[in-house]
Amino acid sequence: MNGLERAEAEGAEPTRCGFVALLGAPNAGKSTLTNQLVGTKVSIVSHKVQTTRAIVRGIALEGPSQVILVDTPGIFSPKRRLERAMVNTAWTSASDADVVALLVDANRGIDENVESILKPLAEVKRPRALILNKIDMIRRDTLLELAQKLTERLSFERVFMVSALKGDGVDDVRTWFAEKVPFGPWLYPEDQISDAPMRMLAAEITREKLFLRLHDELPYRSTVETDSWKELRDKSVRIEQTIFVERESQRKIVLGKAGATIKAISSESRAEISEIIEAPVHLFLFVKVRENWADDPERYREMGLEFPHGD
Ligand SMILES: Nc1nc2c(ncn2[C@@H]2O[C@H](COP(=O)(O)OP(=O)(O)OP(=O)(O)O)[C@@H](O)[C@H]2O)c(=O)[nH]1
Repeated sequence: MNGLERAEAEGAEPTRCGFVALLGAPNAGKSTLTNQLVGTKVSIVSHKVQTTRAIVRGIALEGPSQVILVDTPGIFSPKRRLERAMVNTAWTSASDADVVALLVDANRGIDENVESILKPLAEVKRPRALILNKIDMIRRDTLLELAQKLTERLSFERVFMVSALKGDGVDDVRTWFAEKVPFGPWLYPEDQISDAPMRMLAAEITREKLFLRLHDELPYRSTVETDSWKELRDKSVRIEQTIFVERESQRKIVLGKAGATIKAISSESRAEISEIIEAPVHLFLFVKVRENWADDPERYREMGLEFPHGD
């Protein structure tokens, strides 16, 4: 009996869980909307993280559903290698998500950023919603005109008109997301939800430091996981992370001579995490060999940054 059948047999409502990718130009209101969707239950990634990585921004709960809001980096004309990787990641996370929502600042309308999203978005074969935000700032006829223009360009399963700032229309968006995510167990236990986004972000930061240093020597599929995140009494945070590599030889590379490489990665990562969470951080890094982890699709899906082949 699987989880779904068991829940039905017990008369309980089966749980749902899935990813929603929020796409939108910088300033469209992704943070504001996420905060509203997530409500007071969950603390949210600091807004100081401007170059948002492919990362869980927040987790919204609605009835039996856990809706994991995945952020996408707001970079539209990538120049550097890392930026290209991030844009690539944005579209990969959109294609991996169960639902994709395009958030448009209705007051700005269709600018070049929106233009640059529309075309690749057509290729993402996922249920799509259009969310027109900041409706408190514009006239109704202008809004309807914009909705019509956008839906002529691309079809959407639903069109929402919201004011993320005031919270108007946000409940409908949450309800729709909750209905669209597939049946399945919750990925985050309720007691971990509040720091899940920070755990993921911290893992991404270490992963970035790892790659900046070792991209020539490491397969891009190495992953980092945050094993524990504890706030100590003095307000500092103790974080334990594991770097997973595929082979013993790679483990040695990550460690470096007398541990010099991992020490450098750790201190860079610690400094950045500490800056973001505005608290002292004690970071403990472990390196483990995990064979065939790349065959584990669950893990693969949970992780963020993915560097394109041959880049
Ligand atoms: N009037 C109005 N302002 C809004 C609304 N939603 C967001 N804003 C404002 O728009 C600005 C940008 O909102 P954010 O939520 O930070 O936008 P974002 O898309 O997360 O921005 P980046 O993370 O920098 O890409 C902020 O000043 C918000 O207060 C809305 O519904 N109405």
